[in-house]
Amino acid sequence: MTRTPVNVTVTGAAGQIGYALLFRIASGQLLGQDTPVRLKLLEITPALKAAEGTAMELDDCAFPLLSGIDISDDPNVAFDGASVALLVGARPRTKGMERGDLLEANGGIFKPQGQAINNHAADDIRVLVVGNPANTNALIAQQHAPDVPADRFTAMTRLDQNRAYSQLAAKLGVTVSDIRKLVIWGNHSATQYPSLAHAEVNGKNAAEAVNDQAWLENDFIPTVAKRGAAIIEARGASSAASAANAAIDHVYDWVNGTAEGQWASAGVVSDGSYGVPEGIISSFPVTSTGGEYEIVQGLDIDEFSRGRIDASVAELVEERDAVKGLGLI
Ligand SMILES: NC(=O)c1ccc[n+]([C@@H]2O[C@H](COP(=O)([O-])OP(=O)(O)OC[C@H]3O[C@@H](n4cnc5c(N)ncnc54)[C@H](O)[C@@H]3O)[C@@H](O)[C@H]2O)c1
Ligand SMILES: O=C(O)C[C@H](O)C(=O)O
Repeated sequence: MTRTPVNVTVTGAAGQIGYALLFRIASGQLLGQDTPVRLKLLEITPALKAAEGTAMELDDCAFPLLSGIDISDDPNVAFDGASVALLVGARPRTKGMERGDLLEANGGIFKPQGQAINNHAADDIRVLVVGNPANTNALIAQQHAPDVPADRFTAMTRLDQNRAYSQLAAKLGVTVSDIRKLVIWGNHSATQYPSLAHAEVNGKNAAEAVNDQAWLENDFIPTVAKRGAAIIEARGASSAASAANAAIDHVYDWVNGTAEGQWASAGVVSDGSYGVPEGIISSFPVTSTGGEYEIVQGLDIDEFSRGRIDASVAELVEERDAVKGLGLI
């Protein structure tokens, strides 16, 4: 192994997703078994000590691919030279907080992080935003990084996609590896649209294999879209290991390419495809080759899908207009 280590920045490193994510990155699961990594952890000042504790544990794993760990509370330091940035740290909604308050609080995090990425990251920087509201936080960061190509900013809907795979496999009594092209459209929120329209199960159309519109509308879609809330209800904390796993899947596919015949789901900057307004960060079916996610083109959108996509996109437009109104973009 002779390659120079790749700098990977993780924000919110002392949080629960951070704890589930860092060890997998350091073991080579993010970029591959021939790529050494240097971890750069960003935390708020009061959480630096906890981040140092996690770094001690990372040291104690003696991962051959981990070439070093830096810890900082300054985004300008943490994003310096970063080729991959996982923006996990965010301000959660607390009691009595309005939607506008949440967007404003997160603007205070993602605006300076976007600026720091713009000014300090490596030329090949790729950004995945996990912290909620992920699509709009990604938009805020992207808007403050004018020197970085817009398509390097993405938001995570891969967890929703993985959830959809699992639900469909259970319904049809197949394994997830029998399924392809099952994707998420729109926002990482309860309005998201997990679509069977183009999905295949053992080569056959998934919607036809299910042949149960009532299950699709009343069971499958709400179960996937509200799974995050169900996990919070059951665990008393939001999903962490599954979120970290999805972040690994998202970046691994982005860098190494999606498998032949598979589509991923990712929030990417819209180029106007499928009537999604240009510039907003919406989930689409995507494939990756040569380190670039591209929106799958030329799909027929049936009437049911059109309504669902439009509803979720309308929410994204509302969020964009709200952050614009707050002067965050
Ligand atoms: N997109 C998805 O599918 C998905 C799934 C699960 C969770 N999430 C979101 O991911 C985020 C993190 O979840 P978690 O469970 O790890 O939360 P957590 O509260 O356990 O950890 C968040 C960490 O972020 C840190 N932080 C806050 N502001 C920061 C800043 N400005 N810079 C750096 N670090 C900062 C906090 O100190 C904390 O350690 C939440 O917003 C959650 O809603 C998204
Ligand atoms: O943190 C949340 O609100 C839920 C999270 O986005 C999830 O999908 O698990």
